[in-house]
Amino acid sequence: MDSKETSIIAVEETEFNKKQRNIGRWQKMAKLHAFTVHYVKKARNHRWRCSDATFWSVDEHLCNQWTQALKELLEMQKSRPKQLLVYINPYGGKRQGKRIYEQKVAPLFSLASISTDVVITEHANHAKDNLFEVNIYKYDGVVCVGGDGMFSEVMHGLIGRMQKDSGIDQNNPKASLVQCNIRIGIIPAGSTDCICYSTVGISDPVTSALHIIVGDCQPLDVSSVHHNNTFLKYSVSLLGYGFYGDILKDSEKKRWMGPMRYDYSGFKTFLSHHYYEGTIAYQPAKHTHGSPRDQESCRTGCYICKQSGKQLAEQNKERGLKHEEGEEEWKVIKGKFLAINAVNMSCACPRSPKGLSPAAHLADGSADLILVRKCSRFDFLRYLVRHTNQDDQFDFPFVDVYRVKCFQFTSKLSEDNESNVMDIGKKRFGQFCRDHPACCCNIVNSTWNCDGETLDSSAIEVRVHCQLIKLFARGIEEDCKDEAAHSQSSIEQLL
Ligand SMILES: CCCCCCCCCCCCC/C=C/[C@@H](O)[C@H](CO)NC(=O)CCCCCCCCCCCCCCC
Ligand SMILES: Nc1ncnc2c1ncn2[C@@H]1O[C@H](COP(=O)(O)OP(=O)(O)OP(=O)(O)O)[C@@H](O)[C@H]1O
Ligand SMILES: [Ca+2]
Repeated sequence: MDSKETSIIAVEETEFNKKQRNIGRWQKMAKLHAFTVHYVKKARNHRWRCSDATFWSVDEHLCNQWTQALKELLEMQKSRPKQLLVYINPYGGKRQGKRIYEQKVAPLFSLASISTDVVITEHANHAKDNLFEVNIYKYDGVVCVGGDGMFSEVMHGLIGRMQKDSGIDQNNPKASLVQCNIRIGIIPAGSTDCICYSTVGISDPVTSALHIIVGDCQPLDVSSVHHNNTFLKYSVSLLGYGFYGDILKDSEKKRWMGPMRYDYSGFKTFLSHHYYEGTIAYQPAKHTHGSPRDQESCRTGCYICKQSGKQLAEQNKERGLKHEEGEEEWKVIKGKFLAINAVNMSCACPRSPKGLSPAAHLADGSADLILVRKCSRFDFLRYLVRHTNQDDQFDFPFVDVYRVKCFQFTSKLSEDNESNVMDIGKKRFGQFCRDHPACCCNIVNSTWNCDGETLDSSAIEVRVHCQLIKLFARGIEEDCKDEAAHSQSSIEQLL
């Protein structure tokens, strides 16, 4: 933790209860005065808990001085939020969002004197639309209680609102988007909670609430997705075509199954073993020093992300003077793919603790483009198993990975249509295959899975916007060997 930072959550004057402590002789001598310090206690696996310590003294003045000094110290923490706008999806994940917020999060916010305006969503897009109407500038942050879909709504609302207020046209794929400085907090209550897990290291509502309270700030890259100069969506985690797109499309019909729907549809999609033909063109991310095959992962205070942040600040200063993007070379790859995955972050989640690209960075201005070519079911299973263990998932002859700043994809089907090869027979065959999903032919298009939502177009243009948004998080902290000792920390270590 930064030396200037304190992990105190709140300080309260306490009614000293003699029965609470064995204070021996003291109780006979004088009336006791006390105050309680509530603080963050770090536990195993990146979990944070709220703990407290009560201090007492016979000297009332000394006691007041301490309370006052600690309160002043807290007031000085300018990065801490005072007013939050909270959106709760009551139907996300296991439908526990409202209960989780009321029982685990609201009491902590109130202890930390954070005032909140809470909206319980009534329909999809409620949060997103609402963010275009409310005075967002009076809040220090927006909190979403739900899963990745709910986060996506809040992100679209905030980014969209910022562009609208600044007169930026989101339909222009080349537009320099305006950064959003209102931080987003995620209280995980969804099915995958990949964004929370990949930025905090655990999917745990109390831990996330404490990161919000201490005012953490983690910038995050966002990819814009366009089709024919029309804005489709933003993505921060997985933009997946083929395997993950097909899983999502099938799982949408099984929402009633809750988080289990992904395992059911995953198994079904694995058996169907569809591959898709298409062309990918990408521009390598030359500005960043990292590589997707690095052994080191992005962690709190990441040097590579900091460097990208500095470059971005420089670019913003020189904005309008030059536009280098068009000058750089494009690489083109044609092929038959079981999966095309573009990830802006590792995509670690409880199902895949290292994620789809373990060395991807949260804020380096690049995405990792993973191409899984047509291979046998057995080989694809070996690849999937490596999502879940320590082995290198890119060490297969049928898997390629590139660090990119933008890419385009066109499916064979749309290429053929665009080049006016209007083979009616092929199109009919395509329809036939849609009706018979067990068929393995390569003529049907897949669907893009954009952070858990389907896109309508298969031909897309994607561009990474470095550090476009900020989260109440600090990235995953390095494993600390003496975490147990750390959690026993005394009050001196807190200050
Ligand atoms: C043999 C075991 C293989 C296990 C492989 C587990 C891979 C899990 C990888 C998860 C990656 C998540 C990326 C994040 C995506 C989110 O933006 C998005 C919105 O929440 N979630 C999904 O699209 C939801 C995606 C959910 C994907 C679940 C995939 C389950 C695959 C099961 C395959 C079974 C094969 C068994 C053969 C015997
Ligand atoms: N009141 C509501 N009724 C119906 N749908 C809603 C409501 N509020 C939000 N939604 C939508 O529900 C979708 C899914 O929500 P959420 O992400 O919270 O849960 P999930 O899908 O179970 O989790 P994950 O996205 O992690 O897989 C979101 O895309 C959001 O637009
Ligand atoms: Ca990135």
